[in-house]
Amino acid sequence: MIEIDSASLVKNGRTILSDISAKLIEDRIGIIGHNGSGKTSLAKMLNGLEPCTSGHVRVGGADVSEHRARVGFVFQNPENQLVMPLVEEDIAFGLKKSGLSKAEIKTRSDVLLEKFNLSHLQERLTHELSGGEKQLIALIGVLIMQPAHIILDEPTTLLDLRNRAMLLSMLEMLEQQLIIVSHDLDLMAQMDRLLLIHEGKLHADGAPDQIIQTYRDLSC
Ligand SMILES: Nc1ncnc2c1ncn2[C@@H]1O[C@H](COP(=O)(O)OP(=O)(O)OP(=O)(O)O)[C@@H](O)[C@H]1O
Repeated sequence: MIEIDSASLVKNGRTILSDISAKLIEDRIGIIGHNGSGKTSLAKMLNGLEPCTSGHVRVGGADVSEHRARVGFVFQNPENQLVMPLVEEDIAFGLKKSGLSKAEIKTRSDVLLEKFNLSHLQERLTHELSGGEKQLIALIGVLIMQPAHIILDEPTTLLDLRNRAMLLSMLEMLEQQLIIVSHDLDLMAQMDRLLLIHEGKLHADGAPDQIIQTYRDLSC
């Protein structure tokens, strides 16, 4: 479980997030809110990419800084994540220092690519992939690390309808807890629980239909 306990984030003298508390137990949790409300900042706090200024984020009871590898993060812009020239090298990159042999890493990578029907991308140059393909490969690069929780920041923004459907079916197949930041309300409606962030505060928290209605009311 990820637990946020009275967490605040101040950057360059600005309060970005203020006194957020929540126990994230459900398998599928969405984070919604207006542009600039603090969703990405909260998502980054959940895996320690943005250490909170006050309060705590705990993963499995320990401070998130001790468990960063258990919380995978898929960035909004896959360019921030893809670092190696070849797709297969990129997928393997995160495991380089894991102590696993090259053969074991390749097997894990092959299994994942096959499972998600992406084997045709394996030998491609990373920079030549389309935006949507990059997003899918960035997710594979996180999955290969076998995190217990995966945070996805705006995973559907670059995707056409076909790749959106492919990503959603990939997500459905995952056993990990997923925490998804998105403006895609159709996707958010499928979550078990939504957090609505408004002006840096946890404005509402609960069942998707109720929270989406609260969000719509806030937007009028
Ligand atoms: N380094 C920084 N210094 C000061 N303010 C910052 C910094 N980084 C982000 N912010 C501000 O924090 C606020 C929240 O940003 P964040 O990216 O978390 O919002 P968001 O809800 O994810 O927005 P969007 O939906 O547009 O992606 C914004 O007003 C942003 O300008």
